[in-house]
Amino acid sequence: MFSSLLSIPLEFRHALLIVVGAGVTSHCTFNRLEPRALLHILILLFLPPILLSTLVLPHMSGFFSTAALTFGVYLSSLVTSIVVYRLSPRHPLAKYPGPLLCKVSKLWFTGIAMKGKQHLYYSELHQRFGDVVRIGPNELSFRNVNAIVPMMGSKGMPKGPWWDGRVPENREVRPLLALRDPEEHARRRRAWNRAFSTPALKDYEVLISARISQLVDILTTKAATQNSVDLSKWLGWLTYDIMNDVMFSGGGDSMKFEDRDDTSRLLVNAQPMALLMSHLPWISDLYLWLPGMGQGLRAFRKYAVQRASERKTRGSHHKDVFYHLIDEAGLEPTPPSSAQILSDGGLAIIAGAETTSTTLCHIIWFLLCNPTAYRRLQAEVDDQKRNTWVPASQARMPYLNAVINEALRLFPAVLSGSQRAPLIGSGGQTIGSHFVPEGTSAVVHTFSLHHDPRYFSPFPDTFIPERWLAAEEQIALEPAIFAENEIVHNTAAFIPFSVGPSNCVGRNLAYQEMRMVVCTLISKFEMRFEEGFDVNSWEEEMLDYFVVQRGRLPVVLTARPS
Ligand code: HEM
Repeated sequence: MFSSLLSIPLEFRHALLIVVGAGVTSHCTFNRLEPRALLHILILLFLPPILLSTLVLPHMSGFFSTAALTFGVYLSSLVTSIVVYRLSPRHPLAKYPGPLLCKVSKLWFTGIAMKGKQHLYYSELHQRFGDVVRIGPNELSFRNVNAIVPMMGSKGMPKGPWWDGRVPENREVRPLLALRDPEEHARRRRAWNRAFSTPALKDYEVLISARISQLVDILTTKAATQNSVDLSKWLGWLTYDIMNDVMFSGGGDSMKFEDRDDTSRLLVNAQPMALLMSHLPWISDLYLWLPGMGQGLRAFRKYAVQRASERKTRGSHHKDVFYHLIDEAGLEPTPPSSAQILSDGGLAIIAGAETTSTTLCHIIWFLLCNPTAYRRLQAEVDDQKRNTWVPASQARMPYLNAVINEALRLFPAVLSGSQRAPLIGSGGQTIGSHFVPEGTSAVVHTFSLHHDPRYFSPFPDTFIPERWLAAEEQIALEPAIFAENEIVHNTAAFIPFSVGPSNCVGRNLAYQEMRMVVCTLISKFEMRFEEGFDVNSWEEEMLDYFVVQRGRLPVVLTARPS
């Protein structure tokens, strides 16, 4: 058609050359316009070869073979052009080291991430390539304390494209965590800050206490009748119930009915899909188009929105987080939309419950692997017993806080950090001596930073709660470690709750909850691993899908005399 239109009978090789040129041109278009919508990508992929096949058709015998040849030539030249550009010195991230396959395509890193061990891969890459590694064609990972503030501080970068993929249903009205526009984020964050202010936290204390008492009653019965209990399950259900109470004034009773709603399974099944769409945002369009895809994620999102809708209809007698989010006090100039409230309601369950229960499990696991630390903590708890149930006094228990921080250091609940990207229109952002150009993204890799001997020494990979104590205490308790080694303890490199305007708004609630739970369990029970439990399985089964997935934690509980 083209040739007849132009009335120029093209030679076969010239027709193919035009197809090759179209492939290269398409790459330039991809590069310039950066289409993320799947529809646009599909148009760029399929429309040019379909049109150009008319140039090739006069030289071939059948339509299908012509289409296949044209598409093959077009795609090969497009892919070759992309690969050559991504590996060329002209690429904006050319000077950064990294594995060849990471530079060529994000598919390589995503493939590794889907096995649940991305935190170890990041770590391995930093060991091989240094503090700044190119982990994708347009993505960098940093392992340096000096990158934290420039990247995540008040003058840092907003959230990156990872968050476009993670919340496909909520692209228009995103949950707070996924907001990429800093102004909108700051506006929406105000209600969250009020919900986690000191007076608000005081209101939640009684709700947390009631749930912990319920757990103790259940565990006391179980301890008398069962050999062991899986604390991984029970702590998960506990934090769900607490989060439902704090967030929605009830509505969850996972402990009572041993997870009748199957919420934990919903969440577990949802995570790989959410991670896949985060790394490859264009897949989220497929997810929207194909109702059969990502069933686990859909079911969990439905559950979370249901919880928020129920609370909206039911109302509440006390000030829960929802009270602040729907602005019942009327403090905001414009009331929040329903979509915004439902979207944020769902976020809290994931952000607040799983992170806290995973950290609680890590704490128990570390304590049971380290009997000396267990005994020291138990002594401190027993000593404080008359104040133990007062969160304000728990905040001043040095060994308790040291244990919690050391667990958060070694296994931060968000192992691989939260992606950032330069503000659109800014041109890019300088991170120390490095420049992150617009169109690329970056992350500070929390797990690598927390295990870096430049920031935590000696023995950065070992559980040593004493590193968080005062110097004289350290030497008194562990002279062999602290009197004979050079001590490095750089708390600026400790970022389990992230840093800056988008840091974890629930940080103080999480600490409060963890202190209360750990004090109670240590005070009420003697704990040991179930006979035959392979302690290494805990770490092996820990999977980094952004929200950590964890295995069993079978513990034998014996009630302590009160
Ligand atoms: C041990 C427990 C917890 C850990 C380690 C943790 C960690 C984090 C991290 C790393 C972020 C990402 C911040 C960023 O993008 O830079 C975050 C965000 C967030 N967390 Fe937590 N979190 C915990 C508990 C909680 C709790 C109990 C809540 C209560 C609802 C909560 C609510 C949130 C919210 C709403 C955000 C989004 C903040 C924003 O974008 O402004 N988190 N958390």
